[in-house]
Amino acid sequence: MKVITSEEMQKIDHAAINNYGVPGIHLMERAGEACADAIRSRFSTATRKSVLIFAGKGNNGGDGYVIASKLHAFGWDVSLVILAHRSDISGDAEISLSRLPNSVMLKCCCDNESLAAFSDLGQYALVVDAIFGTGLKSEISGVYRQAIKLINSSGLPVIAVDIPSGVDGNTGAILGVAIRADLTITFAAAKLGHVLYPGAVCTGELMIADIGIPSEVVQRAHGYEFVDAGSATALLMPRLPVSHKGSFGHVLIVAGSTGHTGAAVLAGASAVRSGAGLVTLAVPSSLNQIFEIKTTEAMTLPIEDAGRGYLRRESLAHILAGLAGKNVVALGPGLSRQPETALLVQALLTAVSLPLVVDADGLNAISENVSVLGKRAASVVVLTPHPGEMARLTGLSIAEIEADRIGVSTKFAQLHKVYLILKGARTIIASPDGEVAINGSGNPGMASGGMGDVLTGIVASLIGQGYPPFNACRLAVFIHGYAADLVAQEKGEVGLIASDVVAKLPVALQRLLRDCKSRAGLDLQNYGKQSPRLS
Ligand SMILES: NC(=O)C1=CN([C@@H]2O[C@H](COP(=O)(O)OP(=O)(O)OC[C@H]3O[C@@H](n4cnc5c(N)ncnc54)[C@H](O)[C@@H]3O)[C@@H](O)[C@H]2O)[C@H](O)CC1
Ligand SMILES: [K+]
Repeated sequence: MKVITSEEMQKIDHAAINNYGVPGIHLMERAGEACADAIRSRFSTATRKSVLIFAGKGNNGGDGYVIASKLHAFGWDVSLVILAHRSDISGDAEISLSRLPNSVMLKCCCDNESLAAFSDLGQYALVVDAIFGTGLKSEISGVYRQAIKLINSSGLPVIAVDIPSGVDGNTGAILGVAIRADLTITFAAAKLGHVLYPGAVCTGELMIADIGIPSEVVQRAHGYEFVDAGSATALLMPRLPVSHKGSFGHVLIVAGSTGHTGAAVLAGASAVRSGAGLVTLAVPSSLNQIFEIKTTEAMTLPIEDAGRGYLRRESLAHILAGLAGKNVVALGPGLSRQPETALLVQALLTAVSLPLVVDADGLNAISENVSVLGKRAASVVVLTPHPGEMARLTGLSIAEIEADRIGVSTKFAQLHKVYLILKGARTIIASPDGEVAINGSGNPGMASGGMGDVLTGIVASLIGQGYPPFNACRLAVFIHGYAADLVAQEKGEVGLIASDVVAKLPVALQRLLRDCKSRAGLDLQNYGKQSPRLS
């Protein structure tokens, strides 16, 4: 699914009106009609077909006036609160207001006192928020703020027109206060504010209505990919019946240290569970027995550590020798923050030419000398930082990163020619040549130890299986969150742990693959020619 900015939507609007001759009032009519139809179908059994519509002074309010007329025409009892003077209303909104039937109860409320008449909303079946849309420019105050608080405390179902009022359409930030909608009906395409947090929470269920804008105008618009089940399924490369374990890559995971063996084990297990043919853990030799006990499918390559329990710069040659027969390397889970380990990570970056996935302590080692990214041997490097690690990589504060997750990720990826996965709600995936995607899966239960190690294993596994890097990153992030969503459906979010996600990976993949086969009508005879694995 494509998501766009408010400015892009206004360009789409402008193009439809000026290049395709679609009158703006026609767009407003269709927008209002789509909302009224959705309300009628969802509240068809409501005993009281009475609605209270709050309208602002712009065209979002204009949509509200159309909704009022349409519902009134179907016998609904409509009350309309306009949070402006009638003289403030102009353009298409004024036209729609002038078409309002006289029997619609209408009150202009320009101050908090005048809103007092609406303290008890019990007589209404639902409230419609047509206060602000893509034109919101600053923090909300005054009567608008009071109205939003009144609506949010009403206990009634709330339908938001285009965007929940108070949500920034481009960032999902809340500008002072915002509507908490049960359903948001937007037009032509989803906006960033609908999918980025906390706007995604305010949005509730999202419906995208076609309001008669020519499809080529929407298709040509600049947008960001939102990775949902449909787009993730399209990335899948189903397996061929003639495959053998060598067909699905061999992942080397350089990881682990005293007290941090679990990170390495989780990365190995998730690599196995996401379809890698073979997985080897390159680990400190003094801990090897622990790994031999804790892993079954993943093999171990003990790296001489002189009893220290962590890997050092001296381990380089031994690890490089271990690259034979591998086709992807993951570096970092549980490696430790030892200075000697950081020197090893930097040496590996300049020596390993296989695709390299760097996470956790590997990232912290890079942060000590980010210029090492410019000296790396691998053409494909994937970094998977959480905001704290990204702060260390960039020198920005976490707040600066969180305020512009997409911008920070795309800039870093292009500057350092890496694939960047900035974890968080919502995880951003950026490629070295400017592509960017927003992940649609996952839940707050993932904020627990080991989840990052699981993702690292999946990314490396998919690259090892022959997925192009940007596909591997998007698909890995989606499957990681999707598996966690499946676990949360069964066990809730609180007790959700990394091992649960690893165990759920096969089911997550199977569900997507089943959709893929049904969607693609997979023709196995010809499929093999497409698979990069066999090229
Ligand atoms: N193709 C489409 O998407 C269509 C969208 N429509 C609707 O039009 C709005 C956008 O209309 P616009 O008038 O540009 O913006 P708003 O309605 O959001 O009004 C903003 C209004 O309020 C003022 N304002 C901005 N920030 C604040 C603030 N913090 N406090 C007070 N006032 C503020 C601003 O100056 C404007 O006057 C879109 O969302 C859709 O709902 C069309 O109807 C159909 C096609
Ligand atoms: K709104």
